[in-house]
Amino acid sequence: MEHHSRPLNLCHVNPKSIIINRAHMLVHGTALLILIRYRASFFFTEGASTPDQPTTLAWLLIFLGELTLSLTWLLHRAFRWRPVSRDAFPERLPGDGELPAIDVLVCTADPDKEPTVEVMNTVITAMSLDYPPEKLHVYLSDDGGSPLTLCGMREAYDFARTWLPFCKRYGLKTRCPKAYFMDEADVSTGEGYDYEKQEVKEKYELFEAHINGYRIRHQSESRNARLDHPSTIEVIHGSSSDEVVRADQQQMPLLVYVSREKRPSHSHNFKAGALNVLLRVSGVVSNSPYVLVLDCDMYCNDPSSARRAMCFHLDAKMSPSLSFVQFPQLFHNISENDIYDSKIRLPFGTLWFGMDGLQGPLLSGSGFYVKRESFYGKSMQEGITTNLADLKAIFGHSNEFIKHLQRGDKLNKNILSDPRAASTETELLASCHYENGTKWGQEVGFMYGSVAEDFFTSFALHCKGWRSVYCFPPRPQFLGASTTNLNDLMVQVTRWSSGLAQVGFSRFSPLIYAPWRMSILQTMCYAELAFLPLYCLPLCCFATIPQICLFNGIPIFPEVSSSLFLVYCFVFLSSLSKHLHEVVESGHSVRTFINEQRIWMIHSVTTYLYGSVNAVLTNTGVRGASFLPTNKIANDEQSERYEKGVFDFQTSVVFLAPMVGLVILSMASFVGGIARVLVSGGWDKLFAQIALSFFILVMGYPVIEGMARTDTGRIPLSAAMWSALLSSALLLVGSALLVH
Ligand SMILES: O=c1ccn([C@@H]2O[C@H](COP(=O)(O)OP(=O)(O)O[C@H]3O[C@H](CO)[C@@H](O)[C@H](O)[C@H]3O)[C@@H](O)[C@H]2O)c(=O)[nH]1
Ligand SMILES: [Mn+2]
Repeated sequence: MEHHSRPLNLCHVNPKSIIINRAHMLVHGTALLILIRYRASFFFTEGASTPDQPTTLAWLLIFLGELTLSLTWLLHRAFRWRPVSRDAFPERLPGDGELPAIDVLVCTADPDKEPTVEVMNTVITAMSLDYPPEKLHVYLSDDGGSPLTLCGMREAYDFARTWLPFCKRYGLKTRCPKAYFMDEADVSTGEGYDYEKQEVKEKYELFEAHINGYRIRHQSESRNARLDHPSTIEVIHGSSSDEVVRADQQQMPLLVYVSREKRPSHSHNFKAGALNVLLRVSGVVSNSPYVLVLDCDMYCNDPSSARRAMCFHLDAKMSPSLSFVQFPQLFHNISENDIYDSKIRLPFGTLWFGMDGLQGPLLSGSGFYVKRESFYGKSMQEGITTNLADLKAIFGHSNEFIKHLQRGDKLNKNILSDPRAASTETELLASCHYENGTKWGQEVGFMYGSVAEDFFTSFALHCKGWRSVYCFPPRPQFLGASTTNLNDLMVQVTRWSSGLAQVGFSRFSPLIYAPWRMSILQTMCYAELAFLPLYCLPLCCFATIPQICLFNGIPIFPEVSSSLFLVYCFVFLSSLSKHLHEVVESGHSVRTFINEQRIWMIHSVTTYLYGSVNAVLTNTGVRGASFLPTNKIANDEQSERYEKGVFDFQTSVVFLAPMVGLVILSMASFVGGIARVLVSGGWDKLFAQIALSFFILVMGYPVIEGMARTDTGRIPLSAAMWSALLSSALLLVGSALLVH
C-alpha cells in the first residue's frame, strides 16, 4: 500500500470541555460529600424522639436514594473525563483498487410495521454508497419470511439499475429515492437533468406501485408463516434478460435476499440471531473483511460513509486494534417540540464522544462499519485456531464456512455460478439447528442473552481488547425513523432497560467482569449504562417520600434557615446547569433540556422500573421470557394490538399508574401540607411548606403535560381511573409504613 504522508483522520481533544467538566466534578463532588455526611450523621446522633422527628425508614430511604444518585453521578464522570471528536479525510484514501470489500447487512422483520417500500429505499441507498460496486455486497435478512419482501427486492434491483447511474451522473448526495423526490433539496444543473429526473421519477412511482399492488393482491395470506418457515436464500437478478444482467454485474453491487429458517419451538434470538445468520451466509458468498449493519428503517443519507469509515480502518496505526466505526443514529421524523426525546440526544450527542476518548463508543444497533474478524477471534491478540475439530466446535459444521474463515475476501464464483450447490450450503447456514452446540452468540458473532444485543456485543468486543471510534460528520450519514408516540416509546424503552439490566445483573456485570479486561473509566461507562434502569430506585423514593412527609409534617430536608439547605439548593442547581450546558454545547435548545428532564422522570418511574423487574425475573428464571412485548414479532397477538397504535387498557394501567399516582400525591401534599400549617398555626413553617409544595408541583407538571399530549391521544378514561385507584392504594400503604 502506498505511503500516506498526510493522515487519513484526526482526533481533537477539546481542552475547554475537559477543564469545565473536571472543575465541575470537583465542586459538585464536594457538595455531595457534605450531604452524605449530613444524612449519615442522623444514625450516629442520639436525639430525643419528638413527634416532629423523621422516622428512620423515611430517612433511610431518602439516604439510599441520594446515595444511588451520587453513585450514578460518579459513574457518569467517566464519560466527561476526556471527550474527543474526529475528522476523516476520504479524499486521501488510496485508489479504488486498494479499497477492501464491504458487506452491508440490513435487517427487517415485519412487512406490516416496516413498510416494504421504505425497507427497499434503505436497500437502494446501501447499493448506491460511493464505493466500487464490485466491492459492495448488500444482504437483506427478512425475519418475516415474506414473499412481499422478496418481491420488493427484485423490484428494488430493477429500479436501482436506473437509479444508481442517475445519482452518479449528477453527483447527487441524497440517494434515498423517496427522500429525494419528496423534498427536492438536492438539485443538479447538468445537461438533460430535468428531463432525466422526470423519467426516473416515473420509474420510481412504478416501483412503488408494483410493490403496493403485490401487497394488496396477497393481503389475505396468513401471518402464521412468519413464525414457521424454511430458509430461503436468493441472489437477486431483477427481471431483465441474462445479457443485461451480466453487463450489470460490472456496475451493480451484489444483492442477496436471506430469510432464515424459523420454527415456533425454536428460540430465534431476535435481531442478534438474524445478524449471525447474515454473517455466515455472507461469509461464504462474498466474505468481505468489513461489514456495515443497518436497521431497515435507517437509510444512508450520504454516500460517503463507507469511505469515511475506511479512513479509520485503513489507518495503519489504528487498524490492528480497531473493531468498528460507529456513526450517530439521527432521525428524519423528529418534531420541533420532540416532547418524548425521540432523538435520543444524550448517547449520540454527549456520551459517545466521551467514550471515544477512552476505548471507544458502544455499538449502536445500526450505522456501524465493523471488521468481520473481530466477531471471530477469541480475543484481539489470539486470532483464530487452525485445528479443524476446534473450529467446528466453535463455528459449526459447515466446511465451506470454515474454509472461508482463513481465506481473504474473494467473491465466491462457485457459489454464484452453481445456485443449487449454493443453496444447500447457505440454507444449512441459515437453518434453526446450525448453531446448536457451537459458540455463536457466546464467543462469536452478535451476543445472545440480552435483548440489547448491541450493548452486550460491544461490551464483549471491548472486553476482548478491541477498540472503536465515533464519527460524527456535519451531514447526517444515516437517517432513521424514531418512535414518536408514548405507547411505542414505553414499550421500546422497557425493552432496552430490560436488556441493559439483564447484563448488569448477570455474571457479565461490568463491575465484576470488566475491571480486569478494560480501563477503569471504560468500565465505569459500561456500568453506568448497565445500571441505568436503576434510576427507578432513587426517583421512586423522591417522588413519594418527601410528599408523604410533607403531608404529615415530618421534616426530611434541612430547615430553610440552615446552611445545609443552601448545599441542597446548590446541588440541585449545579446538576441542572451542567445538564443544560451539555445540551447547548451539543447544539440543542433549552426546550430539549426541559424535555430530557421530563422524560427521564417519566422513564424512571415506569419503563426503567419495569425493565429492571423484568430483567431480574428473566435472569433468575422465574419467567422464561419477558412480560412485555420485547420485539416486533415476538408475539403475534400482542403485536396485533400494538399495531393499532392506541393505548389498550392493560398498557395504560401499567404505564400510567405510577404517573397518575404521583401527580395525585403531589397535589394532595400541596393542599394537605398548607392546610396543616393553617390549622396548627405553625406559621414559621409556612414558607418551607409552600416552597417545597411548589417544587413538587413543578416536578409533577411535566408528567401531566406529557400524558395529555400523547400522539395517539386516546388514553381510555377507565384506565386512567384504575391507575389512580391502584396507585392511591399503594401510596396509602406506603404512607402508613413511613409514618408509624
Ligand atoms: O426478530 C427480529 C427483531 C427485529 N429485527 C430488526 O431489528 C431492527 C431493530 O428492531 P426494532 O424493533 O426496530 O427495534 P428499535 O427499538 O427500533 O431498535 C433499536 O434498538 C435495538 C436494540 O434493542 C437496536 O438493535 C436497534 O439498532 C435500535 O435502533 C429492525 O430493523 C428490525 O427489523 C429483526 O431482524 N429480527
Ligand atoms: Mn427501529
